[in-house]
Amino acid sequence: MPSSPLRGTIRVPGDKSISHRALMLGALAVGETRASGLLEGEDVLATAAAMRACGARIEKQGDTWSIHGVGVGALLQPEGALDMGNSGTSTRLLMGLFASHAITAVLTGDASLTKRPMGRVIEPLSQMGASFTASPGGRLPLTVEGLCPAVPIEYRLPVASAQVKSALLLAGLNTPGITTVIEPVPTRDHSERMLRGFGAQIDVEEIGGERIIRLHGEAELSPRAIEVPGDPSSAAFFLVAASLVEGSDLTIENVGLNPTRAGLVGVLRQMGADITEENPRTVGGEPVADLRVRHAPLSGIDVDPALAPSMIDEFPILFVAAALAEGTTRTSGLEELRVKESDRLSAMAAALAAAGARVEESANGLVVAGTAGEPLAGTEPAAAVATHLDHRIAMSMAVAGLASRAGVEVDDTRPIATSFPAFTDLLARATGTADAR
Ligand SMILES: O=C(O)C1=C[C@@H](OP(=O)(O)O)[C@@H](O)[C@H](O)C1
Ligand SMILES: C=C(OP(=O)(O)O)C(=O)O
Repeated sequence: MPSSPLRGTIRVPGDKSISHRALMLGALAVGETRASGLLEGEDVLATAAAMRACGARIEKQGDTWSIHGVGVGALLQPEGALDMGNSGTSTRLLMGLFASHAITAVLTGDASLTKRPMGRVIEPLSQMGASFTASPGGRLPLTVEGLCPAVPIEYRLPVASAQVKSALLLAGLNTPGITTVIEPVPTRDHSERMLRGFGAQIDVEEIGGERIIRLHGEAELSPRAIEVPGDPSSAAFFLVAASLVEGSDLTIENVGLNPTRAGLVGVLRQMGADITEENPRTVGGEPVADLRVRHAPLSGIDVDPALAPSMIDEFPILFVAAALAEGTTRTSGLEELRVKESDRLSAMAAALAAAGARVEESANGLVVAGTAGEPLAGTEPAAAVATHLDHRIAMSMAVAGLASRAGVEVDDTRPIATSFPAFTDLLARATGTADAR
């Protein structure tokens, strides 16, 4: 039966993208960086383990993480293979970091990560002088042999990817001269903000919608205190859940609202969602607010493909919102979703169809015909949804289950711990079912 309303005030854990970057830049600054609000999900812990293997001292002290860095250029040769688990961000950013250091590293990962394309970073990092031996198709496991000094390049991103951009900027830190990345379409800019915060010289010029990012190499980074804001990609599940379930009135505190990340909030509002921003402020160099979301009927829309980079990880949960909206939601320009932890277009099309939604999959998007608020009517008992080692599919379908007659059964909830270990508990708390479990 459909869920009880989501009410009260919650906090989601720290931003995953910012947490990875805090550990990496902290490990490159000489002295102690202290980070609070760091996400303690498996992906971020994989980054922490890799930085420790390269000589950084990283430990948790109470609620704060202490990172003693080794300095740009001074990463140590890691012993043994580095297991990146499920984390594309750890893998691609570290490939960049290693590319300009005099070290050789072996990177591996789980059954999802070893299917994901690494050619997009291998190609430009090879231009900088690094050597790679990858598995067929440019995949993990792979070996990266850095070159020091590396060669600075100017590179125009062929795909809108913050991971590729960040890999190049991190490689540029230990490279003489200026490394230039041209972004035809802006992507999340946490790396640029944090590099500046650590004292790197980085200039960003905007010309005709393109961003030209220039990083001055052989940088010296100064340690600093970092407060990691709440992850908008985690808040997304609660924004949609509270929008869908009648009677909901939920406040999510301390949510990062960097414009390069906050696309979903605007799209949900366009669909009719009732989301207000309270107490806007800056946390750790990033815009943050408390979001109050109340149930509201949603209408289907055509989602502007230009918004895709600003909500790239939020499409699985947007598809759930669309499945319960009145009318049709059309999305396009989403081919990148096919190379995430799973093929998120086909995984969500299959999962929503199994839950009773009407979905059509195209080459680069989904078209979802909504129920106008009527709970999804899948088969009983609920068919188990295949999550393909993808945390966002698991959490999105858990939310779909709140608005479903038969409920939704997720085949594997373990991947949720990669980005949001407290998800199930928080959802139970918000719906008032915590004690009944
Ligand atoms: O830079 C980052 O922290 C991320 C960039 C995005 O990936 P792409 O760069 O592949 O788009 C996003 O999907 C991922 O969850 C985190
Ligand atoms: C795509 C994601 O992460 P990553 O690329 O780091 O695995 C995600 O968290 O949705």
